[in-house]
Amino acid sequence: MLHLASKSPRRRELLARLGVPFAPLDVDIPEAPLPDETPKAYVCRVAREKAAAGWRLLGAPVQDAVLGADTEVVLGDEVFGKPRDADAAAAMLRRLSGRTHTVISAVTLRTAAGERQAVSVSEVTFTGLADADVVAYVAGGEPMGKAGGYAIQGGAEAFVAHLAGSYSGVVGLPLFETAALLRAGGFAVAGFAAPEPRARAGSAASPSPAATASTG
Ligand SMILES: Cc1cn([C@H]2C[C@H](O)[C@@H](COP(=O)(O)OP(=O)(O)OP(=O)(O)O)O2)c(=O)[nH]c1=O
Repeated sequence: MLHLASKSPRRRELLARLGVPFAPLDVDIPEAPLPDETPKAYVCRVAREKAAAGWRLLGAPVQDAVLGADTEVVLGDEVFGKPRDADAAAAMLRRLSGRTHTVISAVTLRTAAGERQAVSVSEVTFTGLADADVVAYVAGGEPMGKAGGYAIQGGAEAFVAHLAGSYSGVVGLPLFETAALLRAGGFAVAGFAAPEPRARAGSAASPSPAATASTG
């Protein structure tokens, strides 16, 4: 059985599109970069910690797998987490206005054999936003609970002049990378041929405890 260690409704919707039955798990991981941690290392660590927390919550099940993911908006070297309030959201959007930022999404699949991880990095260019646009967007409430204070799957799609990378990665769960992890773990993913009967057992022996596959 697959479990998704996430409270994010977006992640649950995206994972459902891959056609692998799963059960959601609520985990709470403190999200703050360590001193000198690069944004990418931070996102990867948090995704790994979410998967590990789900794994512990289930009691380290031999047959099951746990997915954890993390998404952050990065401008320069600065990580924009989720805004704590409307003012913080407006401040983030003013800084993203008219500029290109990076969205990093990491996904970790934890099984009894160890973990596999993939990372998606996208470049997003926002149009210039008038202050009245920022105020109106924040007043609609959409920024809360979203990295960088915006939702590309919502009204902010109209702010995006250019996207290079993964749309689903920006929303919170990069489906290309997630599908690859699940297939490597022996799961049947919608749109792909069913795995060989022995694939699951074979893959269970292959990843090392820190096996990492990065894309993007
Ligand atoms: C940039 C962007 C982020 N987001 C969301 C996805 C994530 O839910 C959130 C980033 O915060 P995360 O800490 O990655 O996730 P979360 O706290 O919402 O959920 P959990 O830790 O339980 O898995 O921002 C969007 O929905 N749309 C966007 O365009």
